Amino acid sequence: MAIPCPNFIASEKAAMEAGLLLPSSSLSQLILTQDDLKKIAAYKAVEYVESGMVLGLGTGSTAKHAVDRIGELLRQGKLKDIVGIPTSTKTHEQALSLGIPLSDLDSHPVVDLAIDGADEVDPYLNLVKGRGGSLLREKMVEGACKKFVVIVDESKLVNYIGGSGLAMPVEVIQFCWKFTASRLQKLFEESGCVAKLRTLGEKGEPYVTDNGNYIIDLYFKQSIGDLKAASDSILQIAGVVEHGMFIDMATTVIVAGELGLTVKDK
Ligand SMILES: O=C[C@H](O)[C@H](O)[C@H](O)COP(=O)(O)O
Repeated sequence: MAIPCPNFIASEKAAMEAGLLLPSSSLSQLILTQDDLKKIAAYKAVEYVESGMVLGLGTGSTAKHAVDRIGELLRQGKLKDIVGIPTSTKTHEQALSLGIPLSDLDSHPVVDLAIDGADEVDPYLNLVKGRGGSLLREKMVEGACKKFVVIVDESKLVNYIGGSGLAMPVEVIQFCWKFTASRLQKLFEESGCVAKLRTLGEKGEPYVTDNGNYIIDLYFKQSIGDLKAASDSILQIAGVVEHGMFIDMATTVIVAGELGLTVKDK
C-alpha cells in the first residue's frame, strides 16, 4: 500500500537514515509504502540504543528493520559492545548473519532495552503480539527489560484489544489442543469468540512454534473487557503456555503514519 505523506517533517531524520530521502528532496513529494513506514519507525527506535546495552531483539517485518539497523551501526563502529537477545529462531539467524553478539536470559537476566513490533496497540499502549508466532519468547525477553520500545505503522492502532477483528494468539501444548481450544472459546463466549488452530499451507498442517507448541487464534466480535481478568482466566487453563496480550509492558510506542512519527510514552 502506497501512502502519500504530506507532513512527514517530524520523521525527516529517520526517513533520511532509512535511505528513503535524499538531503535535497522534499518529504511532501514522498510516496511511502507500509514497509517504508515500518522502517522509519524502526530507525527512530534504534536512536534509543546506546553502546554497552543488552538488547532484546524483536521478531517480525517491523523488528527486522531495527535488527538490520543495529547490525549496520555495529559494522560502522557507531555502536559498540552490544549484546542481543533474540526473541525467535528467525531473529537469531538474522542477528547472527549481521554479526551481532548474542546471548540469552540465563546469562543476561536484565535487558536494558527491547525493540519489537506489534499486531495491535490500544490507547493505553496495551498490545496484541504473536501473529508471527513468537509471543512466548517475546514475552519472556520483553518482560525482563527496563525499556520496551514498540514500533508500528498506524494500521496497528485499535480502540480496544481485539478491535482489529484479527487473531489474538494463544500458545498451547499439542496434547489435546482441541479440548484447550474449546475451553478458550467458552471463556469468551459473551464476546462472540471463535477459536481456531493456526495452520500452514494447503494441507492445513498445524503451525508449530519455536518451542514445539501449537497456536490457537482467538477472534472476538466485541471487547473482552478487563484485560487483566481475561489474562488471568486464560493462564489458568491447563494446556495454555502463554497468550499474546502484552498488558502494561510497552514503555514507548513509536507510530509511523501519514502525518509523520508519533512517540507515545507510558
Ligand atoms: O510473533 C510475531 C511478533 O509478535 C511480531 O512482532 C508482530 O506479529 C508484528 O509483526 P509485524 O511487524 O510483521 O507486523
